[in-house]
Amino acid sequence: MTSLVGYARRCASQFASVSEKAKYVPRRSLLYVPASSEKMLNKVPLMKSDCVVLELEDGVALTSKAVARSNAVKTLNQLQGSMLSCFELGLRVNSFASGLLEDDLKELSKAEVLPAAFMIPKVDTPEDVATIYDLFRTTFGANRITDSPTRLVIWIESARALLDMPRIVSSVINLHRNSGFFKLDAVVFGSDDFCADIGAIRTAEGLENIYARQRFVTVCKAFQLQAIDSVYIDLKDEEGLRESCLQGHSWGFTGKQAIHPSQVPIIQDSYKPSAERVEWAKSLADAFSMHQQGGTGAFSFRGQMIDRPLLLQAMNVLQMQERIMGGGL
Ligand SMILES: CC(C)(COP(=O)(O)OP(=O)(O)OC[C@H]1O[C@@H](n2cnc3c(N)ncnc32)[C@H](O)[C@@H]1OP(=O)(O)O)[C@@H](O)C(=O)NCCC(=O)NCCSC(=O)C[C@H](O)C(=O)O
Ligand SMILES: [Mg+2]
Repeated sequence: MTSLVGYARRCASQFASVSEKAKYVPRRSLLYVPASSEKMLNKVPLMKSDCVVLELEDGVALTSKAVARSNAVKTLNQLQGSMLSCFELGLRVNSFASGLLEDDLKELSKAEVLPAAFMIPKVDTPEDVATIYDLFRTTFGANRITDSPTRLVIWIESARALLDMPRIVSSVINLHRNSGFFKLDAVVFGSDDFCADIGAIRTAEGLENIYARQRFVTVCKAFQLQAIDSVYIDLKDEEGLRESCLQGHSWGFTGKQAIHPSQVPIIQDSYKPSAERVEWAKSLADAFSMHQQGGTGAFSFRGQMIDRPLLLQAMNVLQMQERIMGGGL
């Protein structure tokens, strides 16, 4: 099969930022696996969630943090580099404010390999970002955390963080650019902690979070980051989960958190680009290439004005499609 991304990349080769996206990691669903449960951890190799998260934070009781940390190290040593059914095996540590992060990192530094993504909840201020970086540097040593393929995913979970989100995200991006710290790829909206923080009552319709989710997704997209939507906690309500996914997808979210394996197929299916969307993206990339060769930057395509941002959207679709098809997910 001709590579869709290779094709689109050739069309767009004049843009460095387009080719930088080559290592796109789809994260339609992020499935939490509490690392305190060996039974659940044993299922990780066969899990078909785009991203599987070894969970040390709220999915693990305070009394089980030590066992969860040591299970996580074992799992990383056993599984990283082996054939997994997911695209990414990440690990969510405890927040800086919990006072547990330092112990998490000390234990994790014993692992021979780092997770494919470090995931950091409750990042509330740009100052948190600086402190978290210092903790990583002192615990792992600068060498292990500099210019590493490990990605970073952070959670926004409070009113303060939501309002300060552009500065928080900028701080993380600048740490990557200036110090070579892990590259920020995605941001997750921690809806449950957010509701607790603002005193909202969580409802099935989610009206209480509309403003927050729309601001959240806008900021993610302003920084060209993946935007991961809320958890859907009603495990039995498949229809409600599907509606919530379709709404999130249409608002610009790129994926959703999952707490149970049964949620994964519904989420992944809802966030898969449709055949029409793939056809649109491929044709647009084709037209873009033709117009670039003719010296035109903006042009009209199927009644819409097209310029570089639309090409980037098309690239997202093609990269997602290629990874999903290539990965058999
Ligand atoms: C919610 C659960 C506690 C339910 O678990 P359980 O009662 O065991 O469910 P089932 O009997 O239906 O399970 C069937 C089998 O599937 C396995 N299972 C279930 N969940 C998982 C999982 N997440 N990963 C791997 N395997 C799983 C069971 O072991 C059963 O196996 P078997 O007996 O062999 O058939 C549980 O699903 C769970 O703990 N989920 C994760 C909870 C969690 O991590 N929460 C924190 C993250 S959410 C969050 O923090 C959001 C954000 O930060 C915010 O603020 O909004
Ligand atoms: Mg949370």
